[in-house]
Amino acid sequence: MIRTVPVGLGDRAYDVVIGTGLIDRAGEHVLPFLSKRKRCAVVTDANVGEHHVERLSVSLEKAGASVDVIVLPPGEETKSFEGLAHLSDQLLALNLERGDMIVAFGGGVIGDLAGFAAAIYKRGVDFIQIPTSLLAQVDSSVGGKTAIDTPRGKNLIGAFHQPRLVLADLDVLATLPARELACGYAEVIKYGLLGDFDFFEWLEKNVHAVLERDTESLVRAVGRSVEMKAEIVAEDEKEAGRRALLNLGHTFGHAIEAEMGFGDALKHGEAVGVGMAQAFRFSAAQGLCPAQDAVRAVAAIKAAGLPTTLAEVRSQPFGADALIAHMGQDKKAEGGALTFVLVRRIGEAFVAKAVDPAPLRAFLLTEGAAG
Ligand SMILES: NC(=O)c1ccc[n+]([C@@H]2O[C@H](COP(=O)([O-])OP(=O)(O)OC[C@H]3O[C@@H](n4cnc5c(N)ncnc54)[C@H](O)[C@@H]3O)[C@@H](O)[C@H]2O)c1
Ligand SMILES: O=C(O)C(=O)C[C@@H](O)[C@H](O)[C@H](O)COP(=O)(O)O
Ligand SMILES: [Zn+2]
Repeated sequence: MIRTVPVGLGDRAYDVVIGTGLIDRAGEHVLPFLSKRKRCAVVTDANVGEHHVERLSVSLEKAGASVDVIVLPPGEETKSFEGLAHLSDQLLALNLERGDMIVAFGGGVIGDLAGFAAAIYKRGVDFIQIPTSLLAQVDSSVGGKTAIDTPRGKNLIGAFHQPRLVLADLDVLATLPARELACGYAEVIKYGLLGDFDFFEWLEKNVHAVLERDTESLVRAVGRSVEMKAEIVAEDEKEAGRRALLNLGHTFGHAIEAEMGFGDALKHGEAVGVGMAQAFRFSAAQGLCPAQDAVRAVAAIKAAGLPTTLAEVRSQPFGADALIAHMGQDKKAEGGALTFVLVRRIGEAFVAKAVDPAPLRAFLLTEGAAG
């Protein structure tokens, strides 16, 4: 089974190929994008490397490519200035040239970091995304946002750099830990919550099938997510308007991640779970969305085992002002004012500019944050 979703970006257009058995046939798919000397550097992490990199290398080599593998430590800490310096040095040590290819083979951390390295290495080389986590298959491998974190916030240093191709092999999800699968589900349900009520209702009924990795359910969940992202990115590549909808739950979520210090205690998908629940509750508290929609949305996020409250993330309360200070670093902020993605109902998100910090602070106190 193979499904191809095109990302219509003119001279930077590319395909997202979704299916099974793709790693073993990666060589065929990647070959047309390699230059004459067919050289690629595969960037992965130790977990993905252990399970899958051998098969990928064999497939690329069978197609005539010469392959070097760079294995990085797993975890969000790798998506940092230190991680970027280390990866850049490894690429230089390989003498990778401008015409060579970087292959990002891993979850969102590897995709964001290797993609950013590709954007700046020798002023820019091509890269291909082979996402191996559910989160990376439905979200981070598509759309060209690449970045690293800094202690001051999430994804604050980065670039838009589109991949030449995305290959999402559903088979590799077999080795993904259950916690990581739930993190990916947070970004899947995000698409239903922000713009497709029917998809949301299907997810409500099929959450367990997706989390049990039923192939047909994964095909639908990944396919619809990628289709929605591709359509939005093609219309608004650099987030001048509608693309901000993909940030539902992220202004809240990124602030929590920054307060937690980007470790293993709270994963991005979990932060997005809490953030989307807060976006719904805040919208309801402001009279923008029916209260029963907020209850239903939160229940659907919880059904995947994701956290939906600050108290589930940390027993010591977060400071309301500290969270709001992090929100000030959000890339959607304009003229010093906060921008949020809020909701009118399930399936209809909108961009709210110049959000007043006073009701936001009051809301965070009702959420258990400290004053
Ligand atoms: N660029 C974007 O548009 C975008 C979108 C969403 C998220 N992100 C970023 O993505 C990151 C989160 O991505 P993630 O959730 O994939 O995290 P991750 O890359 O840390 O992967 C999660 C964990 O699963 C392991 N793993 C991945 N695939 C595996 C497999 N097939 N088998 C076994 N283990 C596997 C990894 O080693 C890691 O330990 C965050 O930094 C987030 O900011 C970016
Ligand atoms: O692709 C987008 O646009 C998104 O916002 C997708 C998000 O899920 C993702 O976490 C993204 O990295 C957040 O971007 P940022 O601009 O808020 O850092
Ligand atoms: Zn995200």
